[in-house]
Amino acid sequence: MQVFGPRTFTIRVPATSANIGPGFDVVGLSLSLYLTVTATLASPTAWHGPGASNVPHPPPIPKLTYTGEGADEVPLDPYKNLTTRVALYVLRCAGISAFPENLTIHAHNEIPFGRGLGSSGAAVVAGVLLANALGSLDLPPARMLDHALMVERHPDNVTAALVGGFVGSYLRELDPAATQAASVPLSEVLPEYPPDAGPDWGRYPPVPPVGIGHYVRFGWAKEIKAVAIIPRFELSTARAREVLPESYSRKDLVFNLQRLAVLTTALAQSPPDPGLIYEAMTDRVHQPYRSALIPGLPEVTSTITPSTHPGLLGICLSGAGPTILALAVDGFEKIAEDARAIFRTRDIEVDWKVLDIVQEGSSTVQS
Ligand SMILES: Nc1ncnc2c1ncn2[C@@H]1O[C@H](COP(=O)(O)OP(=O)(O)O)[C@@H](O)[C@H]1O
Ligand SMILES: N[C@@H](CCOP(=O)(O)O)C(=O)O
Repeated sequence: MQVFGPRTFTIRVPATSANIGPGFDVVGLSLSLYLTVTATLASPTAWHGPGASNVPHPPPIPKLTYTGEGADEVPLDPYKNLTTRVALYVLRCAGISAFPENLTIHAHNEIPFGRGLGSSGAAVVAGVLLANALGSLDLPPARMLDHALMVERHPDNVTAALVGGFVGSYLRELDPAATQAASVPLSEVLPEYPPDAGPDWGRYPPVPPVGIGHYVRFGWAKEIKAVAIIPRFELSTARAREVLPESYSRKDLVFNLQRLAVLTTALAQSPPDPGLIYEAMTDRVHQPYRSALIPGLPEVTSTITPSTHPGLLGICLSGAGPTILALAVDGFEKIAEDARAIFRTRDIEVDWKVLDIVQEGSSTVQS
């Protein structure tokens, strides 16, 4: 057991918009809405680090409070809350069996739940950073990504949330043993530990294989902003993935690949060319299948165009939806209000925000 003085860690993770049209499960963009997690260790705090044999029973339970988006539905039990469950997973991968004593955690969240703005990815990344800070693990970003990918298994949101900016990523083909290790059920990665668990808390969770995810940051023309048009209903990513087919025609795959190849460079060019970008943000892999879950989606993306809305560059579903992402250099209010009018014809109310693309990614500050 080690004993430390009082410390506070402030962790800030941005929202993300994944896919940007054709880049399903590949590209992500980090946006200026944040999940902020403040963890305070009172003095003195006992730390049951690797090899500790004196973890008290029941193990220490942090006090968790939460404000902002999702406050009325998020669990405050640290063994159920996504951020703290992920933190405990990462700590246990490092051989640290329990949270330290005298730990209080407050989360303030600006990212609406289940809207396609990466709230779950942000919660997962916050959990990884929390463990990294609490356990002084000193994990490099690539290893943090490995841990995040054991929980959120598509890399687009978590990579953009972690490193910031406009990012493309892939999951490496792992050898058979590593593939098996990386595909264990989520319930083994994030078991809901009972507070009265026994001395060794059962089996330790599977440690992520090294090098699951790889990424590259693309350029971004800084005059481009994101208009997020956010319907007032939730659509879980899991539900929006269930409606996708298992296989695609060559024609549809080529359609998306052509557009994605152009898009990743076109969004870095200044001034950006709407003639190139609008078409490059169209998709045949996920949006057509999701439109049944998001009434008004095809109408919004096909009637709001650069010629009807000067300043618009392109428009697509944000992540798994239901938020619509419009990339634009001007005319933000007209784009958003016209989308609102279309959604209203379907009895759907929306909120909208003009967001910046943030290049910094996630951060941890100690005080
Ligand atoms: N800050 C958070 N703390 C705890 N759990 C969260 C947080 N943000 C999101 N979640 C969990 O993730 C769920 C939403 O994830 P998901 O369906 O992937 O939608 P999205 O990531 O598009 O917002 C929420 O219902 C909640 O269970
Ligand atoms: N590529 C994923 C992205 C999900 O993003 P989210 O913000 O909706 O969680 C998908 O399209 O399913």
